[in-house]
Amino acid sequence: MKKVAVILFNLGGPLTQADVKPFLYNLFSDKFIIALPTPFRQIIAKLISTRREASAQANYRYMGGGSPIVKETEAQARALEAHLNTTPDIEFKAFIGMRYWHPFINEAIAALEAWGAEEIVALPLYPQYSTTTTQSSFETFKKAYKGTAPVHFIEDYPVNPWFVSAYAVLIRKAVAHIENLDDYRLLFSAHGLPEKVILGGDPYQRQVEASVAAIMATLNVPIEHVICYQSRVGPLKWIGPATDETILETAKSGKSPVIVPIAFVSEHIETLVELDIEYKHLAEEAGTKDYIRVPTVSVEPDFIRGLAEEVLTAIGYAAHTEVKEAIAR
Ligand SMILES: C=CC1=C(C)c2cc3[nH]c(cc4nc(cc5[nH]c(cc1n2)c(C)c5CCC(=O)O)C(CCC(=O)O)=C4C)c(C)c3C=C
Ligand SMILES: [Fe+2]
Ligand SMILES: [Fe+2]
Repeated sequence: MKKVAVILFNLGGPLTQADVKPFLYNLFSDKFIIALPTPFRQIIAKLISTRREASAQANYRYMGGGSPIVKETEAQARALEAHLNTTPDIEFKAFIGMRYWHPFINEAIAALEAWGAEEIVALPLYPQYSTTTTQSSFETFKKAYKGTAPVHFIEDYPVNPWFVSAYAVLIRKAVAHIENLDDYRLLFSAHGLPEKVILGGDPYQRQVEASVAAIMATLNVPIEHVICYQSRVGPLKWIGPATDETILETAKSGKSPVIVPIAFVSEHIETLVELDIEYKHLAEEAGTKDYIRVPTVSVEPDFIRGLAEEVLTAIGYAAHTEVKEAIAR
């Protein structure tokens, strides 16, 4: 049996309160996040991580002190492995390579080498490609991997039909009890980026828009929708509209927001704290009648199947017939 390793790339997060500052330092010293030459970047990273430490620690305390991102990604890894291992003649194993905290990308490489991987699939848990996420992870991997196994890079999958249908399923479930959909608005919220990153050619925003268009086309529910961007950090101008402002505007117009996190595929600080606590509080202050947050696709069977199809396609193994039918439809 051929052994194929799948590395799931994600951002990572602090596991304990003591990890918060070094995690933030790693994030802000990434040249794909802060486009400044060394050593200025390290100086800035030191400053920002020191300044943000206490408030970020307080946010991570809402989730028991650290980020659930590793546990969530672990569940996705096991679900994907189980799905892939129904394929004859190939043994799959999924490894986790985080960009800014443990288990780091080099730890994933050591583990897959110890396992004896003969082929590697690089699978970012970012459906939409960005230089700040996917490219940063891939370059880190390329620098660290010294082995000879062929590597297949999955760049993005913003309109993968199973990813799209996973969201359609979750949205339909979240709005099923609503009597009058005219009183609600879908807010697709993606992590924002500095505008200059997009102007520099980053396809992220375009791909977020493609994901939303595909989900709306599949959803078949008569509800108004808008795209917005959350989690702005720092002094630069970021792409908009901002999620918090869009929530306020929605509440003030007498409608209630149904928030769909569209660029995150698992639960972590940006969904559990920013969306579920901070923005919910804002909406309530603005007098919202209701506030609904659709869960991330996490281990939704359709999503895991979508990831599996991406992996099988990347290694040249014929995709399941179902996916071909879905594409043809
Ligand atoms: C689509 C995914 C993401 C993009 C694009 C992205 C860009 C980006 N992020 C920051 C700054 C921070 N991000 C932080 C946490 C965080 N970011 C993502 C995803 C994307 N980031 C995830 C999944 C997480 C959560 C990790 C967790 O611990 O649960 C943080 C730390 C938390 C906080 O203080 O808000 C920062 C800071 C920038 C500057 C940026 C693009 C330039
Ligand atoms: Fe981020
Ligand atoms: Fe953020």
